Amino acid sequence: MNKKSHKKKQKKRGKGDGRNKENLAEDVTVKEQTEEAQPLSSTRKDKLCYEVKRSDIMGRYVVATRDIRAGEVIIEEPALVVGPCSGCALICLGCYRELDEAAIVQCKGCKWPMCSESCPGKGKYTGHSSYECKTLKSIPPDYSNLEDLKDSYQALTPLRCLLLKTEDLEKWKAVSTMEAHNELRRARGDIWPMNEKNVVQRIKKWGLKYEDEEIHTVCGILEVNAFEVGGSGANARALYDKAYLLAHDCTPTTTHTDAEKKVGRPLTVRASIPHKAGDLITLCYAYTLQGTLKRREHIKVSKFFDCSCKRCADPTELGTYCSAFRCPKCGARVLSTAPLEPHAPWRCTDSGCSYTMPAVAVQMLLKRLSDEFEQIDANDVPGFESFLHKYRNVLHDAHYLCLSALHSLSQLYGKVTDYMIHEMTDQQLNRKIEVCRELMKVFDFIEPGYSRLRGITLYELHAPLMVLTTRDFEKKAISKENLRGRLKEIVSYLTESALILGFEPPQSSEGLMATAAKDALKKIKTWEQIIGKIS
Ligand SMILES: C[S@@+](CC[C@H](N)C(=O)[O-])C[C@H]1O[C@@H](n2cnc3c(N)ncnc32)[C@H](O)[C@@H]1O
Repeated sequence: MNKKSHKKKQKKRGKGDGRNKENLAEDVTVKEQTEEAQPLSSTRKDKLCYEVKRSDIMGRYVVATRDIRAGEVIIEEPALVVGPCSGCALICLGCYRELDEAAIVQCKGCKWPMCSESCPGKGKYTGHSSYECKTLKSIPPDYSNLEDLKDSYQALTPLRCLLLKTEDLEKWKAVSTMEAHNELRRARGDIWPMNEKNVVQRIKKWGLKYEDEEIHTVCGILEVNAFEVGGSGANARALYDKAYLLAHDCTPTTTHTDAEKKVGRPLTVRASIPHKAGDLITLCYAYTLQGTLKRREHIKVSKFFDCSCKRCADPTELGTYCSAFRCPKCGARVLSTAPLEPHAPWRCTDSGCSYTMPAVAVQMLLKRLSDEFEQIDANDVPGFESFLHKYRNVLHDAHYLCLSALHSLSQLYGKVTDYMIHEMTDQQLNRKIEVCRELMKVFDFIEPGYSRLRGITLYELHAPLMVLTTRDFEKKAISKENLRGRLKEIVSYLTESALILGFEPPQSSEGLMATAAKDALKKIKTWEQIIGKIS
């Protein structure tokens, strides 16, 4: 599943990007992985807090069997299979890091590309297993045609699934019970022929004895059920035995994280909000920071169903107005008249205004503005600000394109050249505060509770508040009472941020942010010597 889409759709950026996961360091608490095969779910023997149900519309889905606290682990399980994403760059078959085409190391066994002979993914089922190596030995890659070699990666993850048939029957059984939507995919006319060319024919050309239909089926299983895992520079896709059963909702009730460095590359699904017994447990297959039209289009194209969740069905998107335009006649909001019907017209919400927009005009406008937005360099602070200014009379303040600009700004202010936090003017610091607050207002509805987006934005919000407070204190421009009040507010943001981001792998960028938040909290404690107890 593109369940990581809330991380995926972000613009590529180097320094200071708090959003991409980088599980770079070894988790020392984990034993060295020696065996290739790992047992399925370690939580199987534990009493589960969920059960699997079935409906005609959603197929299997998961509900809580008891009350679940926010932050509680619902599922924790190792991967069944991990492999390259389709359309990836030339990457190491063991650890999924991008390779320098001029310095590829060849696996000693099969000659396929690796980062080094000592790649941590070598000999592991979550990387380049010995059975994959044995299979690929008779299919040496053609290094004189790197484009074709890259294309051949599309067949590798399906092949890893198929190899389970002979190498790990238990995992194969778990994979083969997943939904592939073959009929829907076959009828679509785009995906099927693409898989036929890039996967089925390639696996056949390699002389591997699998049926066409079963190869198509594993392609479908991966498209419908795989999670994007890993972080910047090491993205992969993976199937999990239980987590795939979670139904989609555009305001998810869980978050998940994968631990690249742990044995079996486990996925942890946590409740982001409290659940009552019987509540649906959901995750979002789309990018939450998109408007309804885009989310539904993505879900239809990649997951083969029409989302009709509460957020999608509500023209206001739960009061966030994430898709709203500004009326050119009166300045009020323009919303879809029927958001579950993509061809429905859009209309001004002011009862005295007759302005309407046909759906096709909305699509064209969105396309034009999205294209313009995509042209902005990922580190370009003035670029995002001027986009917001230019379209202030066209897009509602909380339109998803504005939110995307604000999201970038929330992370750029304080971290990039010309905007380093201690060099920022008071006005710029106040702008960062305003940006974070605008975002939080929306995140509280679309990703409520212990969500990564909220955790990161709370951390970003504390920084300018702290710098301004320190400046005011040094200028003696703040009373003790006021100082205590401001520090209390900062402590509350840091505490929540540390709690949320503390669920992430410690060496990921979010995990490091959690540590920084805890350190900042300790520092604030020292202010108590001056002003007495803060909270
Ligand atoms: C990853 S699978 C989830 C498990 C699946 N229900 C099953 O029985 O195998 C994703 C598929 O579940 C169904 N699904 C998930 N969430 C849904 C929702 N909110 N509305 C309708 N169908 C949904 C769709 O068929 C989708 O392609």
